[in-house]
Amino acid sequence: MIVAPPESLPALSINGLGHRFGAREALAGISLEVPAGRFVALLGPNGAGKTTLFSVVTRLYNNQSGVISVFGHDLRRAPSRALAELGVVFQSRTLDPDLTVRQNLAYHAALHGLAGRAVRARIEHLLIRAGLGEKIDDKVRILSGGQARRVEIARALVHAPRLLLLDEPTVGLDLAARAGIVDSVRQLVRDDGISVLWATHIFEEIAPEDAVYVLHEGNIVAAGTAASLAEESGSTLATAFRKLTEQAR
Ligand SMILES: Nc1ncnc2c1ncn2[C@@H]1O[C@H](COP(=O)(O)OP(=O)(O)OP(=O)(O)O)[C@@H](O)[C@H]1O
Repeated sequence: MIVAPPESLPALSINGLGHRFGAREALAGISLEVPAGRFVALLGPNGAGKTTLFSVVTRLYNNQSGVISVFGHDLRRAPSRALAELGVVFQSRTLDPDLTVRQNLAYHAALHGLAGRAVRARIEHLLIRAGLGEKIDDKVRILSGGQARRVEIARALVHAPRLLLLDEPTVGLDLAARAGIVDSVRQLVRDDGISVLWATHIFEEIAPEDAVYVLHEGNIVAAGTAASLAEESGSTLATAFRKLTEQAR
């Protein structure tokens, strides 16, 4: 058997993933891939199935059909290894507002079985890098929405995952905070080689060279770079998206 070297394995590979809520088919056997070290956008309107996909990949729900692997670790057969490679920022806020920023990250580290001086230093490093050096011992309750999001991204990186999933991370933020979050995640891809799956319905967050999967009503209705999808439609990504989702109705 030929074993692929780890760096050539995709960060995330999803094949034929289906999920139903009773009669409602939220994911209809979708396949997608996040290559290692790339920023990949999952573009879909409300109700497309983005959050369901994230819930399955993080094992909040078991996958009902299909195969998911994270850097070659099958999520069903080797869940601990797969999840150790995975950092997640959920759409809804999940920080404890009455703990400090540092305590929130230390709590997350403890859940991963991490404690001690090296982890404490990593937590400080991540927070300083996120521009939150002054806020480390503030309670989360007093942070702005943008700052809280940055804390959540730093927290998702505490256990040093190589794949980051973000579910509409800029929802509810103003333009400047939104741009700051997008830039900081792109910097993680560029400087640290982190692989990212970024779910959104905001076209401005997607760069022409990004790989994009368009999710609509539980199906991937198009895939390609943002530039190629725009070119095929003869216009912008927004127009391409409108055409694709109208066709699929
Ligand atoms: N727990 C649930 N029970 C029943 N149906 C659900 C449940 N969660 C999601 N759905 C349905 O599954 C479909 C996909 O929902 P999902 O939340 O994954 O979409 P989304 O793309 O994340 O949308 P949004 O941007 O609004 O969060 C929708 O039709 C939704 O109503």
